Amino acid sequence: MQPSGAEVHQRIARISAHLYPSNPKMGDGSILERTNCRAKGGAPGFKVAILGAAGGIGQPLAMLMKMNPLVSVLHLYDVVNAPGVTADISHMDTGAVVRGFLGQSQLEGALTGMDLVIIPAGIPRKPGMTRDDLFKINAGIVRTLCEGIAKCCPNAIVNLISNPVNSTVPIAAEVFKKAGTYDPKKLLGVTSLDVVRANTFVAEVLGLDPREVEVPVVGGHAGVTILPLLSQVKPPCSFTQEETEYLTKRIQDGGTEVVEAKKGAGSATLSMAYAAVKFADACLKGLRGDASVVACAFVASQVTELPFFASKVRLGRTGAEEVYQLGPLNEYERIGLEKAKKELAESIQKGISFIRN
Ligand SMILES: NC(=O)c1ccc[n+]([C@@H]2O[C@H](COP(=O)([O-])OP(=O)(O)OC[C@H]3O[C@@H](n4cnc5c(N)ncnc54)[C@H](O)[C@@H]3O)[C@@H](O)[C@H]2O)c1
Ligand SMILES: O=C(O)C[C@H](O)C(=O)O
Repeated sequence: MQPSGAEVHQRIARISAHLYPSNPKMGDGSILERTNCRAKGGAPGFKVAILGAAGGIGQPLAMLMKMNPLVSVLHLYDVVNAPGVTADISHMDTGAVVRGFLGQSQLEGALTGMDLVIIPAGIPRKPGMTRDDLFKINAGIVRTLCEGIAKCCPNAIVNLISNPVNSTVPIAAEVFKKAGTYDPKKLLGVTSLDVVRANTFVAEVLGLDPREVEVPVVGGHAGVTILPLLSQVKPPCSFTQEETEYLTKRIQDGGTEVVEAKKGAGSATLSMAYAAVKFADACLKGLRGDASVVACAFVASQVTELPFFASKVRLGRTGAEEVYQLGPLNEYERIGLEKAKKELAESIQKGISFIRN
């Protein structure tokens, strides 16, 4: 039997109220809403939330995720300007339905039902600062957001971008442990910008197209903890000592290069959004069940004696299903690894202590 006009109207109002939970004007079944509902109806795909979506990374990240055909629903959460960014992005004629969420009271709505949560919330560096200088403010932000994840979408994959990643990932792990929801395979610190930079800078030296180059970058995401394995570059190649030193330093200082060029206006945002989308797309392909999806990430690890370490991981239906060993390192890389581990150990402990003490 065909539904009556009144039933159809009620149904539309119900769906609209769900699509626009933060907009009290929506949900009345108006013509505008009916058009929106029809145009945006139910593409298959994953539900993704971006926390910090109105920021320098968040906005281009939201735009690129709205273009990703694997995404059916995109939730944009921030403590400022989320409705504006949502309205803007929602006009893009791609499949994902976009919903905006503003402020702590709407965090639950933003997170409920999500498959993947990407977190670029927090303050960025200014010239002269280290990533660790961001700890004081960003540690608390990450704690609050992860408490929300533990409560509302404990099975979601989490891509953590907020710095200092070497400490914020251990913070997130401790929050999830406390809540009894910790699954180490699902918590991934995003280090893909280091790989993107390494591919670009190595390609420049080799005179190749960066799309043909693959550089594993391991360790962590700050200064000497960023360890490019130039002996394992694909396609196979060799570097002089001078090239090795130049490339290692440029990759380790890539973030600082952007911070200084921006002269106080923040850190990498556009290249980060690109790198975050590359990584999120790999996570979604893993969730979909694609075979052999491999990327570098900062994860719970037994590759070294440290509890967290960045290396290549295989992404599958349950997250980082396999964490790969580092493979053979040359003497230069072995020395770099020792330096990286020393700094990493302190940053990891600082994150753990923030929650435990
Ligand atoms: N992992 C990496 O490779 C990498 C690369 C670049 C930047 N970062 C880090 O990403 C973070 C964001 O950088 P950005 O340039 O986008 O900064 P930004 O200041 O432009 O944006 C941050 C956004 O987070 C929001 N925010 C603050 N507190 C929040 C909260 N409690 N809940 C939700 N949102 C909140 C702000 O309102 C803002 O919109 C920084 O910590 C930066 O260091 C990491
Ligand atoms: O350098 C920063 O502070 C931001 C980010 O970690 C980067 O590597 O660009």
